[in-house]
Amino acid sequence: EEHAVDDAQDAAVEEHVGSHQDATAVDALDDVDPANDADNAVDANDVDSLGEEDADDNPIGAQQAADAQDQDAADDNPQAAAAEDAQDAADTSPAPDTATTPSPAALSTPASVSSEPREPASNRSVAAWFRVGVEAYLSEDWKTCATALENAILEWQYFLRANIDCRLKCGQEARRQPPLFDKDIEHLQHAEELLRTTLCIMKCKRRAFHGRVTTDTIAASDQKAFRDLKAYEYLQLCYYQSLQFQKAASAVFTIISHDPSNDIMRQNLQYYLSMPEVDANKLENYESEPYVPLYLAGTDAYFSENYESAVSNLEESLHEFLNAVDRCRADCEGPFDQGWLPDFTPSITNHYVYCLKCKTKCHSKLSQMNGERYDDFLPLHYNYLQFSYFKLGRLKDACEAAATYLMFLPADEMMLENIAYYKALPKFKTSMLQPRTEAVDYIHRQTYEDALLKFVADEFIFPDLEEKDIPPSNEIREIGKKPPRKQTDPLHSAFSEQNISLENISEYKAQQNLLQEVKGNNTKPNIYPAASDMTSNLDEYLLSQVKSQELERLKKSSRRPLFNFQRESDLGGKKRFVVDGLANELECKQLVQFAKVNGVRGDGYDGNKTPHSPLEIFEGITLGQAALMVNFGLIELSTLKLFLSLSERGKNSIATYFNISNSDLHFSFTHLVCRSSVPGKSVNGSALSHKIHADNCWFPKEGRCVKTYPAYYWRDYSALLYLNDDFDGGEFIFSADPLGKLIQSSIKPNCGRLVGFSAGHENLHGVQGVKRGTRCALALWFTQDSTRSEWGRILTNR
Ligand SMILES: O=C(O)CCC(=O)C(=O)O
Ligand SMILES: [Fe+3]
Repeated sequence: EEHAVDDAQDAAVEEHVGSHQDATAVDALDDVDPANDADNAVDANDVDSLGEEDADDNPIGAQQAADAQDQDAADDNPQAAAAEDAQDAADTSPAPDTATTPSPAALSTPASVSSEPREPASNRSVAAWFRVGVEAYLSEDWKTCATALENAILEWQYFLRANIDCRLKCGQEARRQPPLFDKDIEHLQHAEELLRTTLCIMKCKRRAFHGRVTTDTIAASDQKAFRDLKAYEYLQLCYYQSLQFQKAASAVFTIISHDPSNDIMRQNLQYYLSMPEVDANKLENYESEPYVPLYLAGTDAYFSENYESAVSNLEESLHEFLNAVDRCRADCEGPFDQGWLPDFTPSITNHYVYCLKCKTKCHSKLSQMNGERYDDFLPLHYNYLQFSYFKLGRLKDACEAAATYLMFLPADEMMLENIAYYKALPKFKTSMLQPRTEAVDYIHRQTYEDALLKFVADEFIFPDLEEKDIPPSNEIREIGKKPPRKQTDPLHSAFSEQNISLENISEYKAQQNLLQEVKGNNTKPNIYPAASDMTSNLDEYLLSQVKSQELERLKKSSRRPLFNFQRESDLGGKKRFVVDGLANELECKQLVQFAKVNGVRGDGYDGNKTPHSPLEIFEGITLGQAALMVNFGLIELSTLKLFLSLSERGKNSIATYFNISNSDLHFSFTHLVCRSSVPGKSVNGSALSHKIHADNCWFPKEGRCVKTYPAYYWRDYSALLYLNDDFDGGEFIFSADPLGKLIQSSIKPNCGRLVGFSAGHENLHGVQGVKRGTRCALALWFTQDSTRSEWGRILTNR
């Protein structure tokens, strides 16, 4: 959420998110003193001052200042009532036994927990409840675990509901308002509708989240954990351990309903069902959609030939299904950090496409009941309805339902026969064969949206530049002569300059198959869990817990680690280390393939194709680009997860070695890079692939390394996670002097080997020329300044 606002372009982007940020500022105040009503004045002041500062830049933010004082406007907001109902519901949730709840200070995530004031037990944010629950789980306090996780889920559901309600209600409300001017010139009426909707959403959310610890923004990674029903996974075990077997079974049933392919949970369910205490008929899906019981009641009635009841239940189920689709779609209208600074129109388009992709998944996501999928769930309603209506003698309704069904499945023989039958009836009129409007609108929207996404997939193709387009090789810049390279984050270039190569995708897919073979003889031990386990903050938190426990065990058992470890004394200098085993062969191969296929020439270096050595080709890909590729369906999500996972392992190593809390260390830039020797160009023995340099300072003509622009002076730590060794040369070297005369140590890259060091002048380093083959590494830079957090990383959260 926090971005560095360090130039005019950034400021322009802030304009788009200004409203969002103001809301956060207000909620942050609520956070501190949620019970105190007098803080309204403070809110207004705070927003005012923001409004003043940014009056020109942030018109929406300034507008909100007025809202803050206009409590009346918020009071007649119907959403508020709903919000308060929900609050009541949350308040009646079982309160944890405060005597057994671990005190916040006991938790090891100081940033998020220890700063929390001591509130009544029920007043915690989603993430705080979750952490209390997980902490209790790890310390085997099962009762606290269960109640804390129940509360986390209730808070989460409130968050979802409030956001969706606000978006839906405000969209409808804005469409009802008469426009300020009655001619629609240059789509200004659309702009007006957006303005009105935004204003309404801001008021609505302010109201809905007033006085709650959970704010209207939850970290995307935490959101993902809840959307993936992580809380139920723990909850299930805590129910089991506290002997609440029926609830444990229901929690597992909830997970399976959401993800029927979860075999572990299936096994668990089987186990629970074998217990005498568990009744299969009382299994509950805690995340069930309202249409499910209606549909079941409707079809039950249908099969027992109770057509009145079938009609009323199925019409209601239909209504609730369409409603659920609308809510699912509204849920897609969340924030999206572009991670780059596109122009106005590409910026809107990018967010729009992101949102649209999410929305189009709603139909099939909801076409299921408790995990049982139906391709034709929505049309099936019309099928049952047409027959029920016919049986009730309502021919017109029967014909409409039949015609509607045919819109979804135009070649369905049985329905065509039915229609022929209806047509032959004396009461039949051709006008009766009118498909129902809700379905017509639904299908038309679906058709248009699918066409748009197909257009995106077909047309947004930016082939790689040809070899001949690579400009003649540059001089190697010498330290001391010129400032170091000017590296702009490539994500700051526009969409169309991304160079995302779709042409390579089929090749990539073929290589993926090849990788399946590698899987078979993957024997190298991996000291970290699999990629998919490490993608969210909550996971990370949990992992750190588990890891520290494992470390304790290791220490006790006095077993020596199997992997290579080199410290300062081995490497001839301060604040540096080398460790092996951070990735296994398969992971390395996968990432190397990905880099080779999708890497962009000279990427990260202003389009300079051979930024370091004229004798080599340099290709790179940033995390943000990888995220965009997933977003546009160009690469598998698993590849991005692997990318993320390896980078997290690098971060954990740096945090552990330098004894920094993981939450105080932030990614600043992540770059997957390969350097290849150019066939035919001979490399003399001493040419460097990357000149000796420090990562956060540069050498002026004479004197010491200075930590200012154009160096990335905010970088505090660096890590390189190597991915292969099938090349010659390419050693990483630490040097005592900027010319590379006094080499202190040399590290040969190898899959899973990480070199970590502080980013300052104490760690001058470089890379020796690559003489044969391609050398790939995941380069990671970290900062302790949270405002310098990596933009692209935020793209990876969905
Ligand atoms: O690839 C390497 O081993 C080092 C690269 C490096 O030092 C850098 O990109 O700053
Ligand atoms: Fe470096």
